[in-house]
Amino acid sequence: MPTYRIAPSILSADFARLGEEVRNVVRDGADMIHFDVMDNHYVPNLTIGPLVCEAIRPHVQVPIDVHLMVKPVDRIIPDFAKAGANIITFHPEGSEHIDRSLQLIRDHGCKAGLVFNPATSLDYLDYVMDKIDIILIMSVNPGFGGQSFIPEALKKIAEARRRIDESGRDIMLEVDGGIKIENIAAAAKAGADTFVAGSAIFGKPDYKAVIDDMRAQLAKA
Ligand SMILES: O=C(CO)[C@@H](O)[C@H](O)COP(=O)(O)O
Ligand SMILES: [Fe+2]
Repeated sequence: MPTYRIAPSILSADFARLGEEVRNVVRDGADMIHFDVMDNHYVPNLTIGPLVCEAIRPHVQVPIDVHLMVKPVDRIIPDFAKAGANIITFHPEGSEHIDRSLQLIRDHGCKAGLVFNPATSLDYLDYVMDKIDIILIMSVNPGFGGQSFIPEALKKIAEARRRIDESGRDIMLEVDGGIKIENIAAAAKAGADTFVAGSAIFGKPDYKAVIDDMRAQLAKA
């Protein structure tokens, strides 16, 4: 069985109690914290920045996975690295120079990755596979938590898995958007190994029960 990781998106957490929320979800089995950054420009919503990343950093030992939905991306990358991010991903549409942005993330000591919207081609990977540590496939259009999983994402996950296998490199394959207990196994079968889930986890009172059920589904996938 591959190493599967569950990455709760704090977008659906109670922001008034964020420290407690991240501590609780890690205690209840989260492998990473997924941190959604939206700028009301690249996406029509506005969320959290480096200050909040820095504030939660001392509360958890697991990696903080920063998903940048901002344009342009380069200015803010060093700030997130200094704030304690471990992984930084961005959308190719948010950078004028994708190769440079990936290198900038790595130069700041973080793992780097590209994020693909439902209608964005994986061809952006063609000449940068050696600079990629993680590929994130969006299974919703970015901007909001609580949307429904777009089934066509499964084909794209499978195509990303094929590219990763062909590269021979150890690259994480993450899926983000509408992941629930009911569809996590399908995403794993398609080739994903890292699963973002916001509303499915933070929308229920018992985080451990949801994460345990997700792991049980993954064990059967
Ligand atoms: O990046 C995004 C949305 O743009 C996600 O990380 C969502 O926040 C995931 O939330 P759910 O779909 O799991 O509720
Ligand atoms: Fe996200």
